[in-house]
Amino acid sequence: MATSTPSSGPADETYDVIVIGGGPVGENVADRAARTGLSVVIVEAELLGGECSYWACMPSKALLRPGAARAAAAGVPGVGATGDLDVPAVLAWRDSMTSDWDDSGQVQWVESVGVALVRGLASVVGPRRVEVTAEDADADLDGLPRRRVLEARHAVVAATGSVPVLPDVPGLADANPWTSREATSVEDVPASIAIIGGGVVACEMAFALTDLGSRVTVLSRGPLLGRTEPWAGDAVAESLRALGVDLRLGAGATGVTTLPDGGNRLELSATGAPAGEGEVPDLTPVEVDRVLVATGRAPRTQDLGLEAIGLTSAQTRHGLDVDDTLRVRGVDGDWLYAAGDVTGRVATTHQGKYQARVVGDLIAARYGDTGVSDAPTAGRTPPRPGAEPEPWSRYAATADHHASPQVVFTRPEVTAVGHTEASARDAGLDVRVVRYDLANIAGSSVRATDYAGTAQIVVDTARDVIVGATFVGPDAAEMLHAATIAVVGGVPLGRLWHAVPSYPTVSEVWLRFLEEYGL
Ligand SMILES: Cc1cc2nc3c(=O)[nH]c(=O)nc-3n(C[C@H](O)[C@H](O)[C@H](O)COP(=O)(O)OP(=O)(O)OC[C@H]3O[C@@H](n4cnc5c(N)ncnc54)[C@H](O)[C@@H]3O)c2cc1C
Ligand SMILES: NC(=O)c1ccc[n+]([C@@H]2O[C@H](COP(=O)([O-])OP(=O)(O)OC[C@H]3O[C@@H](n4cnc5c(N)ncnc54)[C@H](O)[C@@H]3O)[C@@H](O)[C@H]2O)c1
Repeated sequence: MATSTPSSGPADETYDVIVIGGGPVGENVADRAARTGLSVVIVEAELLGGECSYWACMPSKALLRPGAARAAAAGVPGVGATGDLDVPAVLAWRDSMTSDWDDSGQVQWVESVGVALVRGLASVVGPRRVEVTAEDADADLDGLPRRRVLEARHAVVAATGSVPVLPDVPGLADANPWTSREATSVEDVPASIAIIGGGVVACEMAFALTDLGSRVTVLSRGPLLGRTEPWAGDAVAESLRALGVDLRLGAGATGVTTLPDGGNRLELSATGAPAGEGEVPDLTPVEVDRVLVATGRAPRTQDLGLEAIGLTSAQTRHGLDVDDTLRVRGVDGDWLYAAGDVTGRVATTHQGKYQARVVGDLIAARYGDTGVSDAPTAGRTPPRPGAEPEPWSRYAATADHHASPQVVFTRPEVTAVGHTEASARDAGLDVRVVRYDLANIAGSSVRATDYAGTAQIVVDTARDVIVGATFVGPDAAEMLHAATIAVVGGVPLGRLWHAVPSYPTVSEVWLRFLEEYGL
């Protein structure tokens, strides 16, 4: 056991690679890095599988799917899907999606890929050195000390995710507000709830909680889904209002009072952002049983102790600043990497896992035995430490900048990849936008009598390639990947002409795009 200070002296255990955080991103880093025979350990403070498995992607999608399925069936004559959801059955399905918040299945998987697991909170105490503290007396420490120092021969990868941000509203903290954790793990559905925020979590949870029977008020300081095309957010706003959600656009909470019955009263003021065409924000105070805060997430850097290696909080507050090989900038030597939400680059599971493949493979190729026959890195040369990788190299997270897809599981689904029209113009591109009403496509008319949706491509006219696409409509989630391939591949429109969409599918919009463009 180590007897000297954590930053020097012998370590309790040594591995080739230490991964801090066992969310989807950390798990993928570890899996890839271990494929060339490196010894890899994951340090996890809570449940192996991270936020995504237990309090984010999986439970939220389980809560959203029944309402989406009911709405889809309602548009098909003869199905007759109406009425309330079976709430206990929905919650039971959600519970099964989270394995009842039990990570033993993930532990088995980690063991099966030859990765070690240490439970506890990790902080960096020096170059390649990590101290792990087990705060929970029940933590499975296998008889090991509650504080242990791990050393990495080659690399430490931070994959610690993100935490919700609470706005500084008087009385809000005392109101014991929900964050996405409590919302996605809801057991007793509140009769009424106010959601502060108009982003992805707020919109998805507004549908889920309405479906479960809550009376929902959404307080959004600006338009909904502000990072997507404005017309996409407008479609979601219209749909929420049609469901009976009290949507207050351009309204912010200025104070929260806890009422004698345990409920909350929220005072509102205008934020100055437009509430909608010709609308003034409704600033009538709101009284609800619960408040859900959905005002964004911040990279989880605060426990990492990065001051020990000379990084200031100003350098880490907005995330660990990484280059395209995911190496943390501002750190001496070539040993600290980061991936996923903690980088502040893109906060989605799939993009974090893409980063994990980049950094995991880089480490595997640099330090492992690339002669291992099934190593994904066999025969591939990684860039030298400090050197810039080629764009689109296996060892560069290039797509983060140009082609990051996202699906928002609202009704309608809002899906997008690459540039919006505004961001493309801001980037100095000459673009032409083609937008098409999906209701005019034969494939949509046979899907549902009430199919409504819009799709758009943003074309860089200098190269005749698509640099961004947005699909809004039922099941748009499954249409996005074709656009992602077109954007990443830089496929010229003339070549796309030969990619013939099947009849009668909603994907025939690809033909309409090209016809509208003039092909
Ligand atoms: C409500 C909600 C719904 C979402 N839905 C989707 C979706 O449908 N699709 C999608 O792509 N994305 C979705 N996201 C985003 C997605 O959850 C994140 O992008 C993803 O979880 C990031 O993965 P990660 O591994 O970087 O971090 P996390 O999943 O947060 O995992 C980080 C892990 O690190 C551990 N950890 C942190 N600090 C330490 C430390 N110092 N020592 C040891 N362990 C530590 C944590 O306990 C955690 O297990 C959603 C997010 C929310 C909030
Ligand atoms: N389906 C998915 O892919 C999915 C689902 C949920 C969450 N996520 C990810 O999780 C992350 C967090 O989601 P989120 O919705 O919390 O963040 P977000 O950044 O999407 O939205 C934050 C919202 O809060 C508002 N806001 C910020 N500060 C505020 C303040 N002080 N007062 C009032 N309003 C304020 C913003 O205007 C915005 O509407 C996102 O980056 C998203 O990518 C992804």
